[in-house]
Amino acid sequence: MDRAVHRRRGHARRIAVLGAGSWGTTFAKILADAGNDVVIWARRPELAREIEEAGRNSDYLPGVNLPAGLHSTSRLDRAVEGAEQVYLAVPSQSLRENLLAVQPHLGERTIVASLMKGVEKSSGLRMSEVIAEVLEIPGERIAVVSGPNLALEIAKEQPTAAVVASDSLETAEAVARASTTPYFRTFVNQDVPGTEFGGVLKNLIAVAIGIVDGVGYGENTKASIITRGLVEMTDFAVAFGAHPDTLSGLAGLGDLIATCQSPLSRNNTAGRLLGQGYKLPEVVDRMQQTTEGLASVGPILELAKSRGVDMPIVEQVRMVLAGTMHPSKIAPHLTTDSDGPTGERNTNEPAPGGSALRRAFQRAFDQLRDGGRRARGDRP
Ligand SMILES: NC(=O)C1=CN([C@@H]2O[C@H](COP(=O)(O)OP(=O)(O)OC[C@H]3O[C@@H](n4cnc5c(N)ncnc54)[C@H](O)[C@@H]3O)[C@@H](O)[C@H]2O)C=CC1
Ligand SMILES: O=C(CO)COP(=O)(O)O
Repeated sequence: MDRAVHRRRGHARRIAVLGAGSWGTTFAKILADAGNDVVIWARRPELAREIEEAGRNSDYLPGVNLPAGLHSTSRLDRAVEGAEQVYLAVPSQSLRENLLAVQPHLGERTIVASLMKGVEKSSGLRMSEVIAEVLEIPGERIAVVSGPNLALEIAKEQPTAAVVASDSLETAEAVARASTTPYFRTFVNQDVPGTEFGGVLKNLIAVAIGIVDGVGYGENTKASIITRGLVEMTDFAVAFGAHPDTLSGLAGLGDLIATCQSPLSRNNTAGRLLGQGYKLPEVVDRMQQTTEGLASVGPILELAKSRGVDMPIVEQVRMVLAGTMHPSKIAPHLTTDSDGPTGERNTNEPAPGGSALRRAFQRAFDQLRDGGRRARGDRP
């Protein structure tokens, strides 16, 4: 059963965070504020020095003072060796190369947690799947963290919540205990695909919302895309084994709202530039930070096709990115042609077509009916 996990005092864990961008640094602050002994690895020595000596990361978190218990190094071995838990916050497409460097230094029982919201372009694998494949560790040692977590807001200690998912409830709880502070509350579940895909898919809908904003359409257009986007997200994730509740929780709807509404979101910002008429290479040039949605569109549509899931919004985002559709045409939820999306239906009803999808829904409903220990979204 899902439940909130509260901070355990008195035992300082050695924790490593890899990636000193906006989210890695913010999460390292959460972990240090929760009483852990935290070392953050920065690729650039000058950034490691700034964090270590000035207690700042001025490029990514301007105006934020980092806690005294947070240390930094550009030596990966020093960060990882002896750590009970290792958190990864590098761009998704660089995860594999970073894991190969981490592997020789990892302890035999170390928990590895992903903070990332992307899929690997070359393989279509989720981050937890890449971790399992490269490090050759069981799912019981892997956790994923996701939710409405715009880094800069959290770095300023504005309260929010997140979901920690793992195949092992014990592992999810260990990560949740380590990362709970008065401003960051963590919930646990065992729905790893649902929690990860929620974070990946909301980025794509946020790009669509950015496009709508850039074009100058208003709130009705955005509300209908967000609502239909949640249906797409749920259809897709359930087809890959997720529990539908997860998508209506913090890692789905919660993150969708935060990312679609906030100018802090890089995915939203990239979409807005596309809507204003910038071409993809110009948008990529202008984005100073990781914009996962741009890399996820292709692999997500491939995966959707493999399970017969319709994703009209994501498909139109792909067309805008490719320059084959004018941004002002983005209203996929209104499409009426026979190959396009169908009319309104409840999020929890089976999607049209695709017997695999129908079977996945049936499984989810059976689980709900049968009870027993299972992932049930992120309710306390
Ligand atoms: N920023 C946010 O609000 C949140 C971000 N995330 C996720 O966290 C992950 C990291 O994103 P951010 O920290 O926001 O990105 P960022 O762009 O702020 O930072 C990325 C960091 O990775 C480093 N980096 C770039 N290429 C690298 C490579 N090949 N190897 C190692 N390090 C490399 C950069 O120098 C930078 O320090 C993404 O998957 C993102 O979706 C998740 C929740 C919130
Ligand atoms: O994941 C995030 C908020 O939960 C951050 O979104 P962006 O990557 O679009 O900035």
